[in-house]
Amino acid sequence: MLQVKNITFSYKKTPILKDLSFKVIAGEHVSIIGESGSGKSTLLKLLYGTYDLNDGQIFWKDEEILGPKYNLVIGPEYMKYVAQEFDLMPFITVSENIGAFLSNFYPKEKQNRIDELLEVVELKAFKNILVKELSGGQKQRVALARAIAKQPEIILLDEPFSHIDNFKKQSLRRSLFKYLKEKNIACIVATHDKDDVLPFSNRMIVLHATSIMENDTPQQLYKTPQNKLIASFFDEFNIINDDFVYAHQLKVVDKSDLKASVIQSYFKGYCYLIEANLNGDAVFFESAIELKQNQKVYLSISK
Ligand SMILES: Nc1ncnc2c1ncn2[C@@H]1O[C@H](COP(=O)(O)OP(=O)(O)OP(=O)(O)O)[C@@H](O)[C@H]1O
Repeated sequence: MLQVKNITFSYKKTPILKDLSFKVIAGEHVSIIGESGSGKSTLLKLLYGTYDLNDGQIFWKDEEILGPKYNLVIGPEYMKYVAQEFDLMPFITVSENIGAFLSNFYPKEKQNRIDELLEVVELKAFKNILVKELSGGQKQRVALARAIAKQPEIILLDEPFSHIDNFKKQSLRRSLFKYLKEKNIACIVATHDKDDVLPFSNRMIVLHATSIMENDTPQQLYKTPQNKLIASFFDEFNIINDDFVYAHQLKVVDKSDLKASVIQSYFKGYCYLIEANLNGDAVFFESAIELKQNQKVYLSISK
């Protein structure tokens, strides 16, 4: 189990994180979310022992994770960290990069392991290509494969799919997160993307103003968001009668007390997102058909 106990950290004089505490059990998938600059990457770096804490302690099982003041080499053996700027060896192949830290003692097993990892990150076709010839997204996939090569007990991922195109992203997420669950590898993922969180995470930690604003299941936070920051992470939303109502929970009906005037329709593929004026405030709802500007509609909340 990872135990974060009352940690505080500042870069020079600016406090970034104050008195944070949480736990992550073996095999658990935890997402860290928060606005840009809220300290998600800093938190992952602290968990990896990149910096010395101002206060508090971090443990994996019984072992304390200490910063550079106490360690020549940053990062414990059982933990892997994939940074936003992944750090690969450009002049050797994809396979060689992935195998770089695997033992050469059993060459056949090593090759099988590399093949298994190439499968997880869907890079089989690129195994013999030099890393310097890869795109940003392909490099990110090599970095992910390399991080799980030696099967860590816990992995820290900083926006792991940020360079990967939408064609590949969906299947890669499923493949990687399924692999981590099967091997009981705990993972902590800093992300801006709800699709990294909702289908996979056991828990979500929301960072705001140097503190943990929420630490709960994605289901609970999605169903009953307590504030705009959390609601907006999941979807377009409205506040109606002091309640958070997602755009898809607001429907056009024949008659109701909520009469709105359409401002604009945005095509979203499976529906249109409609922006409208409701008693002087902008509201958003979904409609199967495009609606015309100034068209009057009645809305009803269906949760
Ligand atoms: N090496 C550093 N030295 C000084 N300040 C830093 C350093 N790295 C980050 N910061 C500052 O710390 C704050 C938190 O940065 P961090 O990168 O942890 O945020 P984040 O939540 O990961 O942001 P993003 O979502 O944009 O990646 C920011 O205000 C940033 O400017």
